[in-house]
Amino acid sequence: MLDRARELDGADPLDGFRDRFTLPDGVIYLDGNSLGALPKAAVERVHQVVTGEWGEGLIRSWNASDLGVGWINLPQRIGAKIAPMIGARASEVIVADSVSANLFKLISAALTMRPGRKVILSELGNFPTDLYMIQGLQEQGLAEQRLAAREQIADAFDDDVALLLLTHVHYKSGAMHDMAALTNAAHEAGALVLWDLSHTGGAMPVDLNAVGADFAVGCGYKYLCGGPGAPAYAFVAGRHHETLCQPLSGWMGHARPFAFDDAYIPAPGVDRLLCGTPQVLSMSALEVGVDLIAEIGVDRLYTKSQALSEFFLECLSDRDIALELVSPSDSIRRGSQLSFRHENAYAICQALIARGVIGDFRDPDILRLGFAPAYLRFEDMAEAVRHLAEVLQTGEWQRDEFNQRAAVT
Ligand SMILES: Cc1ncc(COP(=O)(O)O)c(C=O)c1O
Ligand SMILES: Nc1c(O)cccc1C(=O)C[C@H](N)C(=O)O
Repeated sequence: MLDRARELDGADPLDGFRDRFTLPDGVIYLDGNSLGALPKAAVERVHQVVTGEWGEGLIRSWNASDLGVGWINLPQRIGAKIAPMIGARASEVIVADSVSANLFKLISAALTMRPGRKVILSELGNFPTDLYMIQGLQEQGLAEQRLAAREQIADAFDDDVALLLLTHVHYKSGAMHDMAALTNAAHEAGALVLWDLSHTGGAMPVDLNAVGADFAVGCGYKYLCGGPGAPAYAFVAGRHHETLCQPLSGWMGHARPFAFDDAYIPAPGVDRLLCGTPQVLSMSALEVGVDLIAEIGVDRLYTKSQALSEFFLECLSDRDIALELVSPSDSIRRGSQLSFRHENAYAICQALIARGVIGDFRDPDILRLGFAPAYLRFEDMAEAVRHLAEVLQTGEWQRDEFNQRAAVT
């Protein structure tokens, strides 16, 4: 399979982009769905922002000058670059805060737009923060959580549902929802829809406006390669801009922050999702990742991602490794990852990491391998499967050191 892999890499139009990332020697990185790799240009950019724009420019760097393009518009500028990747207009996307904080703002906004309805419908086993944000609002008496199994979501609507909140690509299984069908089902029931695109944005295209989505949020530090703790993005469909009302009404979301008025007047459109001062250093790194992913193009990335995961499965069957695949076997129904169930998934994952194959473990028994297509090669697939075969066949994973749980998995 290694020869075939090398042939595929030779014919891959995206092969050259791998060099634009820093990847340690001897590492096969299958965790770009948790923390994306470092774009080399981010090192230079962050250095320039720290030493030039901050060190020399000091507070002057908020405005555009000969030192740089100005920090104050980073949230809108990066949002506009993310917009085409998710089928949004530039004016509909803003970069701010974390996914969690943006969920809070948009769930709250949805509740105000559906007076008399309090139910937020979501999926059993959705990413915890999505559920916890609903539960926080429930504790305050503002919302009521309703969870349905994946297959039952479309039947779980009634006149009480204000919002459907789903993660498009499930973080654990990689299963992808039918965004158009579920958006439609929500609208027919008089509810709004909020999509969490954390495992989608930068790996595959979606068309939020074509399906009529109301809101979306997504992660900056996964496939967009924005760096650890990179700010998140939020989308609000243009038709809701006038009525959008969110409770984190900080001064940066004011129509005129530097008028220092006593009264809060929301900024037009998505700008009112801003709360406090933008995280300039993090946003500067994120912009480099977003520029690089935009240059490669999400359509090409998605094509490659499907080819990588299909090839990985072929390599597994070539070595007669029978692992239980929990991701959909049809690549059009999954995101850019493959997840396998094994009762010793934690130890197997640790044994792989010790060999330089970095994937991750998701409680209680999932080995999750992410295929960030911008910097992975077919050769990495063949080699990762070779290591996996050796770990399983030699029983290497049974060593004590691979069975001690770390705090962050
Ligand atoms: C689906 C999903 N939503 C939200 C988050 C968390 O976002 P944040 O840490 O930006 O709040 C993650 C990962 O951390 C995730 O996988
Ligand atoms: N955000 C993370 C972190 O701060 C530490 C470790 C992992 C993460 C993650 O992003 C987890 C990720 N959302 C997941 O899909 O599992």
